[in-house]
Amino acid sequence: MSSFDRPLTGEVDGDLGQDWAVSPQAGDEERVVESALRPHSLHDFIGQPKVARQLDLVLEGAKRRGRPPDHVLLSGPPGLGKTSLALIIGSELGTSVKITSGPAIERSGDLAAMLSNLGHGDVLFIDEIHRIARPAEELLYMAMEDFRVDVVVGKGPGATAIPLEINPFTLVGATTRAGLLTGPLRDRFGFVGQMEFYEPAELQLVLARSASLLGVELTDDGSAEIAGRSRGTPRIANRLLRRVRDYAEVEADGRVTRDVARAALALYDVDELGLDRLDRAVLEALVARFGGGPVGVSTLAVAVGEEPNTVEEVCEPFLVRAGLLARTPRGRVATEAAWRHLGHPLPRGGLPLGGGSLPAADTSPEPLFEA
Ligand SMILES: Nc1ncnc2c1ncn2[C@@H]1O[C@H](COP(=O)(O)OP(=O)(O)OP(=O)(O)O)[C@@H](O)[C@H]1O
Ligand SMILES: [Mg+2]
Repeated sequence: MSSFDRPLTGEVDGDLGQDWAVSPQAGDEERVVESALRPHSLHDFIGQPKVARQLDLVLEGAKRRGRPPDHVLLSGPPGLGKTSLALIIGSELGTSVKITSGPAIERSGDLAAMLSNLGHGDVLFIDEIHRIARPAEELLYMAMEDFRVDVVVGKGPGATAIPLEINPFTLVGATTRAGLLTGPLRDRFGFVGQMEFYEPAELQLVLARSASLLGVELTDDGSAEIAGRSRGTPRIANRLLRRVRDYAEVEADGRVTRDVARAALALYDVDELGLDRLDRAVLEALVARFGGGPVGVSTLAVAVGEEPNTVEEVCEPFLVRAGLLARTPRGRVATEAAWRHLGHPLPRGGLPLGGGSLPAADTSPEPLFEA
């Protein structure tokens, strides 16, 4: 499998599609590169004006009172800056950040140990907090509310719970699936920041900053070209920048101009809207083979030689968000924008039902974050 192919399996949880150019998830190597590009202060953090402003107030207020701020939940799709913001919270407060993740906390004892090791005012960052095991979650309730944990000593009927005081701390939770959090957990966060997709102009600022950190010469039209194809996601923008830089160094004079970006992204199969080969194959099948739909997702998946859940979870969220595809009760339907984007003349009898109206027809189970 070439490094730009998508995974061929139906396994779409966890390390999903991290090799593919427009995947919102990061691969292992990419995490290392990313840490070099992370903003370190709220001032450096681009976009998300609402969340950033609110968070600034929360942190400033806490600093003035000399107390740790409320617990913070950051929610939103992958690659929008949740981890970056969590680390920024620590650096703005001048405290240390202990990092873990929901799936890494296997036993509640592990979490109890971690909590009792926190220093006064430390930040505990739990990534993917929706995946935390139930017993650990229950332990967290008391820790968040009363800065206490119950340590169970002994086993069976003779076991006793000894309450242990812990230092006041701030929990920062990040989740891509806020809908999966239980009510009691969500309620214990004093501040919830909902991350939104970025505007192209904001992505251009992200790109300019990354280019200067990487020592890449990037022109305005070059960054506009990359920003427009980055699906509103800084992680994708940074990744495309790195790929275009390689191309610029090998095939041109190293400068990332509009023409260089266009040629490079054509080579990597990322089109003007940020669709890749599979996204386009899905739309093309829908339009050319099924007359624009409605067609069931499994039929569509067979037509492009993919697993239904890859089509459903990898391609569709962005196609829906980009207004190219609608999920209707009768099946998937291509919108007018999809016909136009693929360069197909619109069908004479008009579009199938659902092709013109978007959000109302969407039946996806997860909340879709609008661009
Ligand atoms: N507002 C921003 N300004 C500058 N760079 C950003 C911003 N947001 C994200 N980035 C860049 O995008 C990359 C991904 O961000 P980050 O890891 O914080 O996303 P995330 O929301 O935690 O993703 P995931 O859900 O996969 O954990 C980082 O390397 C960072 O450099
Ligand atoms: Mg993260």
